[in-house]
Amino acid sequence: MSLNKLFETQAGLDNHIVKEKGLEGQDLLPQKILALQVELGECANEWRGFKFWKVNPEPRTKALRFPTMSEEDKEYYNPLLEEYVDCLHFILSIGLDLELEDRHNSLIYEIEEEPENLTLMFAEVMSHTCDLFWSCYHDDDYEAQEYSYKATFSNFLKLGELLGFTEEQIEQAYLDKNKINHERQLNGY
Ligand SMILES: O=c1ccn([C@H]2C[C@H](O)[C@@H](COP(=O)(O)O)O2)c(=O)[nH]1
Repeated sequence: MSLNKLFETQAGLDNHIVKEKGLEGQDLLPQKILALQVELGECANEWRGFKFWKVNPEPRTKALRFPTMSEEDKEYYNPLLEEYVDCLHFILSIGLDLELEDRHNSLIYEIEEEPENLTLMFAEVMSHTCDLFWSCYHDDDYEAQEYSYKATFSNFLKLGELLGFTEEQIEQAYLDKNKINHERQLNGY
């Protein structure tokens, strides 16, 4: 996965959004960290595996993009993968705001001890996003911010692997959703 290319693509979208919404010069980091936590929740909700109260909580990996009457107009997408790449958008966007994009060669580390199951993996990523928020808004500690960011990103990529996604699938789904996000801005989203 080329992080360099992903950061560049993300910067294009972020700049588009800031310009379109007139947000130049504003600190959007707290909104982006909260947005990442919300998207992680949405991703877990599509995975469904933590829903022990249901009979068969299978991941939602195929759904219709738009309601349509005719068979040939039907467009399917993978809701789990789409929520996963929504998270990736915000992770990249946060990295740009923290000016960590130039360190793309050292941002990701190998997760040696992987959690026992996907519930713990989701919780692990979520917990690093809480540390990230804390280091940005309470400690104001740049080293801790960088550490929490790397931990969030590295564990998030491990989560993608455990969900069964290949790097190619993730990159392609990211680029597809990025394009949709640009179109949404042009169409007054
Ligand atoms: O500064 C921003 C704000 C939003 N998004 C993207 C991330 C998600 O893919 C999408 C938000 O999706 P909704 O929650 O609106 O569906 O917008 C960015 O990339 N950068």
